[in-house]
Amino acid sequence: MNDLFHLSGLQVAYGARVILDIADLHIRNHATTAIIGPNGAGKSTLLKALLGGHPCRQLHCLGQDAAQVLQLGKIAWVGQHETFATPLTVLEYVLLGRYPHLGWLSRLSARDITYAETLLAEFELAAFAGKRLQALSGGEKQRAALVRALMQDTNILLLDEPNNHLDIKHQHQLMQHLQRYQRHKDVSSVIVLHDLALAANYCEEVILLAQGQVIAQGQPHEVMTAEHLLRAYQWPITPEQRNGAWYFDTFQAAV
Ligand SMILES: Nc1ncnc2c1ncn2[C@@H]1O[C@H](COP(=O)(O)OP(=O)(O)OP(=O)(O)O)[C@@H](O)[C@H]1O
Repeated sequence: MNDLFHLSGLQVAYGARVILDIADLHIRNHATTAIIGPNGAGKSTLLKALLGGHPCRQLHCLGQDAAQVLQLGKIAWVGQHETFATPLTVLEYVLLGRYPHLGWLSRLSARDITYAETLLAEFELAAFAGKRLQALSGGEKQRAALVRALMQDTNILLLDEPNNHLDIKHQHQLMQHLQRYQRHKDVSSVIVLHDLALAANYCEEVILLAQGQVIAQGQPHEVMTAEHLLRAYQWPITPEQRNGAWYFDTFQAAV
């Protein structure tokens, strides 16, 4: 199965303003896909549409009706504006990720708790396990939300700007985790990103959106050209490859 998602006939409008118009979109399975584009391009709206939040003609996930796949708890996601107003401890909060797999009367197992502790350690949150979620910094909360999503133990992750509030080290660590999950556990992710270098260096596939349209889709070198980026961002951006890594020069002398 090559398509993680296949969506067609998506048009989202608020009043007379169409903010997303996509006739047909295939998102690859067994890959990490970045959705990039300027503010207001429709990135979060597209992610929400993949979660069934906007009507479209067809929405399939791994060849099945995506609503059913979502209902079975097989799609984990972290939104751009997660609510952290809960009295739960960090451990209790991340364990919420197990609930889609629990029956009415079943309880969390010792294995669930060990798994939570392992992931908290991986994301450098072990020392916070017993602390109230609200006592965490913005970046720590963001990492806790990611652990909660990973606790769902699915092969499909949708993340809206997961690097919000994360410092440089944690941004790279997160992308490396996702790369490892993809390679070793076959977890496919669709991630809204603003950082072009993270998208180019860690994602196999990129979707570039602007003004509600897909400007380009494919491998980073095919999509993130100076011409496409200028068209989307209305700002000169020069991609460069050095020592096997992508860099994006975005400086422009002030006039
Ligand atoms: N509920 C709403 N009512 C009216 N307009 C909306 C609503 N939700 C989103 N929009 C508009 O739709 C457009 C796309 O929004 P969206 O959040 O998908 O953009 P985005 O690409 O994720 O932007 P950003 O990078 O700023 O997060 C924006 O111009 C936004 O103002």
